[in-house]
Amino acid sequence: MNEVLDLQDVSIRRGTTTILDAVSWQVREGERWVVLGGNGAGKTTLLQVAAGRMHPSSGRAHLLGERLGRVDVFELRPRIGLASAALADRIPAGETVRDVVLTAAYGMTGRWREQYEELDESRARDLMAAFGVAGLADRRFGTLSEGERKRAQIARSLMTDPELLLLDEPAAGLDLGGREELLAALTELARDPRSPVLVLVTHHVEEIPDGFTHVLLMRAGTVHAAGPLDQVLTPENLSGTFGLDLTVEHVDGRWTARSARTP
Ligand SMILES: Nc1ncnc2c1ncn2[C@@H]1O[C@H](COP(=O)(O)OP(=O)(O)OP(=O)(O)O)[C@@H](O)[C@H]1O
Repeated sequence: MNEVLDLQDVSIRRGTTTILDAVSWQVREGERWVVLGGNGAGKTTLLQVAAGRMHPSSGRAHLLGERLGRVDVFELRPRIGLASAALADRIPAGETVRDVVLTAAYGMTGRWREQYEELDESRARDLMAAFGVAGLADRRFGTLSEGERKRAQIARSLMTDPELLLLDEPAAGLDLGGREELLAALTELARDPRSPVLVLVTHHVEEIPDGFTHVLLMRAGTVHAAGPLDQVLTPENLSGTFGLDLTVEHVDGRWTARSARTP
């Protein structure tokens, strides 16, 4: 299977509002995508479709080769990891970090859990180590800092060994140190050929981890531009996306953008 995500003219309407307007987007194996756009551009809604949690009002969506609407989404969802603020809010504050990560496997392993228990625990340990939360395994989720919480949540979303990982604004609310730590972990994930296909939603080009390959620029529910980062993330395209005259720089693997009118 080559196409991991294939959306053709996908629209989402609620009442008289069109939230996504004829979005076409293809994501292939090995790719790492950033979805960029201003507030209300439709990024989270697009991720909900990509996660199999929202069905198009019109158009066609194939996820991992399966047509949304014709596949049992409960079989599809364990194959797609999702980390978002909305999901983090549903994690009980009293749960230990170890259990936050480990319990993600239970949905997948179900009644075979006993058989896989040691395997699950060793995978959870590896993921906690990879995301720098191994030392916090016995801490309650509710006592973690925002950055620690984000990293624990990403470890959890990888627990089912998904083929596609969707990250909705993982760096939102982090301080500079927290953001840099998260970016380092995501850079490692992006560079590892064993990693799932990655899609990361953000408002800021500064939050694009090195190793990401493609960008989808969204504006007002539509695709403004999409393709390889170095071809598509131009001052012209970014200015059109945000409706603001912007300059863009790419130095030592990091992107920055600022108003072209800054003296
Ligand atoms: N159920 C709904 N009914 C009506 N409008 C909705 C509904 N859900 C979302 N919207 C609107 O659709 C637009 C896109 O929302 P979405 O959350 O996808 O945007 P976003 O790009 O993720 O925004 P942000 O960056 O601010 O998080 C917003 O204007 C939002 O108010």
